[in-house]
Amino acid sequence: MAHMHKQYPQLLLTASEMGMADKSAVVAGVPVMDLMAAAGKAVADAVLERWSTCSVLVLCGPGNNGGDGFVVAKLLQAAGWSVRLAFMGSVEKLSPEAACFFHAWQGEVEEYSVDLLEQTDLVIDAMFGAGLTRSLEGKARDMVDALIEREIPICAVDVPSGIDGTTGAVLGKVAPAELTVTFFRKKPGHLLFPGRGLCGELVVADIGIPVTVLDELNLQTWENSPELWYRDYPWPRLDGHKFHRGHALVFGGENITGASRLTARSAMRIGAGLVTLAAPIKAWAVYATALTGVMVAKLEQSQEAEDFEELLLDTRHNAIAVGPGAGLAGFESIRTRKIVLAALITGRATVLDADALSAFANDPQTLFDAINGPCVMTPHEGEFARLFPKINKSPEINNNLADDKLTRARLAAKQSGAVVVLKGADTVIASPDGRAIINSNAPADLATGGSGDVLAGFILGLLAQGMSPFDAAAAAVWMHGEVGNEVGAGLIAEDLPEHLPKVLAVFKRQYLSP
Ligand SMILES: NC(=O)C1=CN([C@@H]2O[C@H](COP(=O)(O)OP(=O)(O)OC[C@H]3O[C@@H](n4cnc5c(N)ncnc54)[C@H](OP(=O)(O)O)[C@@H]3O)[C@@H](O)[C@H]2O)[C@H](O)CC1
Ligand SMILES: [K+]
Repeated sequence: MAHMHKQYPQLLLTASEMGMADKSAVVAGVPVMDLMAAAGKAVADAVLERWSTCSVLVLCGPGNNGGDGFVVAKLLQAAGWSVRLAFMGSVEKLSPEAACFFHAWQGEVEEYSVDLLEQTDLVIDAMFGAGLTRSLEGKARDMVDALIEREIPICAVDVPSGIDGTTGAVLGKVAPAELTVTFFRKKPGHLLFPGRGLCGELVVADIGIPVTVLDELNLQTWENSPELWYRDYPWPRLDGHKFHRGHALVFGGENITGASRLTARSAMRIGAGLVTLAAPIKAWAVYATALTGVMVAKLEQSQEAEDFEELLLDTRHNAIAVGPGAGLAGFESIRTRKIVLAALITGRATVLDADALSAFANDPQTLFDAINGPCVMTPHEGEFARLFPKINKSPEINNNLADDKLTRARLAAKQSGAVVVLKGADTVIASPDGRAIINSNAPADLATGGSGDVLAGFILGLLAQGMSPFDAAAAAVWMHGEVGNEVGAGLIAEDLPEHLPKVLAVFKRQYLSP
């Protein structure tokens, strides 16, 4: 993914990075006045495209977000709309640019009052944007509470007021917007919940910031897209054969056999050349009858870990998955730990999910110390909290004391040395080197049993075919979301691998056409 930093469109900027981009734009000769005028115009254009003439109330805050609002008010008025403007702040404290557009507004400037919401059909939320530093209070709080209660349509400038653009956290209740117009690039807060769920339709407007400013910023966060990794996607070669596509090895427990079967099948579906599922002799027949393309190896009773190590002596097993259905009860937990450590000591590509993570809840450092090769961990929030109990108290966590999923995932990747896939509706994929990708295509239908087992299998299959752990995790999470969309409502985990061929066909047409 060396070329990744050139993937401009998918880059995400934090509030401070956005501020640096603004400054670089000014140095590059684009005055803030032009940026603010362009920002306001982008909002007005987006509104004019979506709403017919109506009575609009523009709520302007004390900073440049408010400045954008002054521009919007003047443009909507010029388009023949009945526009009222309320301003909360002092003109003296406005930036020169905002003050200029304040004075350009010829209409009345009113005080914030919820009475203004009577006869209002649409509100432009230009109260707070990138400069939000604390929860809303006073008149802004009252106004937002009234907006929530009356469900008046809102177009938010940059972000709905109350959302931290860098983390997606909400500082107090936020009025959901129908439309949010942001500038230059999306921010993480547009893609991370709860922020993501409050933006409505998101429009990214080009306001004239030269894309070269991105080179000056050491940006490390992207929205997931095949653009980031399709060049390294392991398409089968015409002259190749199944051994070129790796040999994945999955450990299966004796009780919940479905989980590891889903993982194994998913690894097959995404293209692993061979897949072996190693199962305790007691459950061997269950696996053997259920699986056809997947080979099933027997692990002798009470020496499963040793037999698993035997299998690992065959270096053709180049990618290993442990966790789904591995077992945690009594002896199983000790066995699961042994098997995880046996996999890691080989230094080969490993996916650790579910029980493989929880088995180390009491001593995560033992697990982290054993990670010395390509490794992907796929915790959900519960497993994450067990493995990384102290992370939420790290100084790096965003000072809003609200959830900062992006930083948590990054810290966990750095601490463990593994690529961490922190799962959720807004899955974050973080690499130990600091890079992070936020996934944005997953439908709610994916929240179903077995979905994680399938994801582990997709990652495993791509690792078996030689993808790097960060690429494999990003590609697998994206594919997982796409098959979720393909199947839609009524989705069960078994559907996911079976619908992957359709998703791969579309992906291939789009990204592999010569
Ligand atoms: N990025 C771009 O290319 C452009 C962005 N524009 C717009 O500029 C805003 C960011 O403007 P900024 O002035 O930095 O910040 P805000 O307008 O969001 O906030 C204004 C000030 O409000 C104070 N503040 C913060 N939180 C609260 C709160 N909860 N209650 C009351 N007041 C609050 C804070 O000042 P303090 O001194 O009080 O801390 C903020 O400075 C961006 O979002 C875009 O919309 C440019 O216009 C165009 C280019
Ligand atoms: K806003």
